[in-house]
Amino acid sequence: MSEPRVRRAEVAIEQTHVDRVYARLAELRTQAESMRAKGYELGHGAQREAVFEQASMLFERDMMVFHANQTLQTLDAEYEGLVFGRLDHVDPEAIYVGRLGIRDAEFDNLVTDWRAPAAAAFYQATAEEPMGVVRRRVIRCSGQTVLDVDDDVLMAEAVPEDMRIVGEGALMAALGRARGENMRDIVATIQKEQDEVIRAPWRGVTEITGGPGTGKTAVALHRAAYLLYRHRRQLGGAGVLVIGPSGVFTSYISRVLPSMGETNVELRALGEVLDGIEGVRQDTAPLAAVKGSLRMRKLLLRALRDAPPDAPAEMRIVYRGEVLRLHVKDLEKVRRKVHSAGGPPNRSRIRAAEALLSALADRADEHAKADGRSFERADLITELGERIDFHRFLVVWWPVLYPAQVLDWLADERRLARAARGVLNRGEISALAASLAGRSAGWTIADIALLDELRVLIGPPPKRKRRSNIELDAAPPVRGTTGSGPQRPEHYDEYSHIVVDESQDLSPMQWRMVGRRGKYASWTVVGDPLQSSWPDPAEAATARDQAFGRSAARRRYTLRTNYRNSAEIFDLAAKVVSGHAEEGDLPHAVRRTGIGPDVRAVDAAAVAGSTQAAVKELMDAVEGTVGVICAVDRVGEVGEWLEGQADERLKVVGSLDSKGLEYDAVVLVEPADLIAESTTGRRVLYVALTRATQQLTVIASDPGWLPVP
Ligand SMILES: Nc1ncnc2c1ncn2[C@@H]1O[C@H](COP(=O)(O)OP(=O)(O)OP(=O)(O)O)[C@@H](O)[C@H]1O
Repeated sequence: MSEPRVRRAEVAIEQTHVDRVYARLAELRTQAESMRAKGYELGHGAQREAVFEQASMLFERDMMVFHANQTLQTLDAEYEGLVFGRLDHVDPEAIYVGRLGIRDAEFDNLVTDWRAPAAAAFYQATAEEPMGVVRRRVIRCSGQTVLDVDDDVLMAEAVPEDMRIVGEGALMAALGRARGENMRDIVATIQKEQDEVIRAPWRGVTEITGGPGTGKTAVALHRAAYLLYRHRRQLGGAGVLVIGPSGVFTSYISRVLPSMGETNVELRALGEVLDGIEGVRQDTAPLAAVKGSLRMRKLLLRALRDAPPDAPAEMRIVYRGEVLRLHVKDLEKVRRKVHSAGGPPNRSRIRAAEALLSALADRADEHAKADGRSFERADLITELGERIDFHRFLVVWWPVLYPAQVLDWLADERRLARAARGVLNRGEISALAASLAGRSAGWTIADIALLDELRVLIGPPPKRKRRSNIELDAAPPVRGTTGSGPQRPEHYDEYSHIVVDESQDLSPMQWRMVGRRGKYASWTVVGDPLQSSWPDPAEAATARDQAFGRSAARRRYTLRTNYRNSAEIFDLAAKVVSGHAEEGDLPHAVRRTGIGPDVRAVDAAAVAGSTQAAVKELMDAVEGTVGVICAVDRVGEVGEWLEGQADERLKVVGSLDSKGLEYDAVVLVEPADLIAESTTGRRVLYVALTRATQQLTVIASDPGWLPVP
């Protein structure tokens, strides 16, 4: 038979199996629906029974409905290619591998879940170690239709006469395909080095490093799905949290887990980790470096020990006809004394009242001594402690604090300077005060870690006063989860597993915030030091180690193959960081397209026009997405240049927001700007240059970005 006829015949064979799978899926769905209906019936019956029976029947009903709903949720997920692989063994049994395990009515396997031990050989078998696999087949489907198959022969000597082998290169085909708005899962083509990381033990800290495009994010997400499948009892209830650098990023990866049937993982951007508030803006790099540094802890602690801006400067109260006064110095002394006990201010309100009463008693005692009278301290304390005017004073002198309010106070440069003495320099103080004063534009991503630190330093507000724990009158933003996961209490800190992506960029303050969410967690931490935009890696490493806790077992994996960029594009990116990278830091790009990056030197006045022209060319040249990447503070301007070319496939992003994303084609505008805005030199430019899968055009009026060879 000719190659196309063999292929068609093999596709038809697989179609027969895929049809059986979908028929069975429909049966299972009907069964689950009828179980749910029965559960509800049981509930109605229970309402007519005695109370005791009613309770147990209601419980049974809830369990039935819960299980039926869970099953339906799994069965209803929109699986793109439910069945994607087949393994033919020497024995000569064959198994099908898919996103979900499905058995027929006789309980025989129709599809084995990709995470089950029986499916491991699909990813781990090689020609050197075939694990009993003769042929590994990748099956590509669209909906319920088989489009193509692609085989690997692992034991050539064991191929039986009637076994037909088709095509080669499922991985290359997958990599060459156009990208959409969302990241896709890679279950059908996970590579051996990646599979080892996905299936690594769940306890302790698993670090995944590797250059751009090596699949770190993809691997981390597949690992989350794998861990939940294999260890649902230990990990499922307490929950799994995935943290990414930005909302654009979490939205980009949001489809990956549901496409594998995993709907209960919580996704949060760094600006969304704190409940009740959201940071979306980027600070300039120098300001982010200030806000993220551990120096801010000291500053914040001092800030909340300062008197509130509208606290009264003097206390005056009448006791048994005599005026008792506490002057500004006395009040400061009392405040210092209460803070020196070390409790969070919101938990020190009673101590503050006692200290004030004690100072008033001292004053009354002085007066009594001067007049030669006797004086009972206990009487004064009881009497004044119950007086409304005393409490009126207390609530303004020692008010309930909210994190946002304390940070707002620091927009006053003089107050900030008091808190920052010996901690920040004058330039840093002015820049920070100006940034906080401009917060009507919204909180920045770096502010969120400061608010979380303050939340802990201040302590929770008393229950009856609680509206939002963070900011008065703040409406909690809607969070990105991959499904209808359980509702967790505010500031939940007991996740069983936390995945941190782009971890090289977390500031020490952000590590503290993230660490608080995983007091008992195991971790998967993904990063590439060479893509870091954080200026003090040593400080961040210390904070990171504290977040993990000391006893945690560590394992580290390095991925070395770049699956995203064509080799031509990656060569250019590698040149840009050549002076910064160690030999072996740079991954190897596996795909050549024959299309080199297009670097255009233009006059400054021609940058806008050249960008428009490049965008038009690339929109015509590729099927999928086109990203225009520029310096953070030029996003608005570049967006305006492209208003006339608006299209769903076209996105304009700032350099920092491009982290973790990818496009079929990229137009990089003024690379020298990206170096100038960064505190880490060429690293952010390296990130931007490694976002394209197929074509890259660079528009530059300043040639300084390319190192001289
Ligand atoms: N085994 C694979 N099969 C198919 N595609 C893959 C495979 N591994 C990675 N990819 C693809 O390569 C691209 C890069 O993957 P990913 O974004 O996970 O890399 P990364 O290491 O996190 O990159 P960066 O550090 O640059 O953000 C994605 O399109 C991903 O789907």
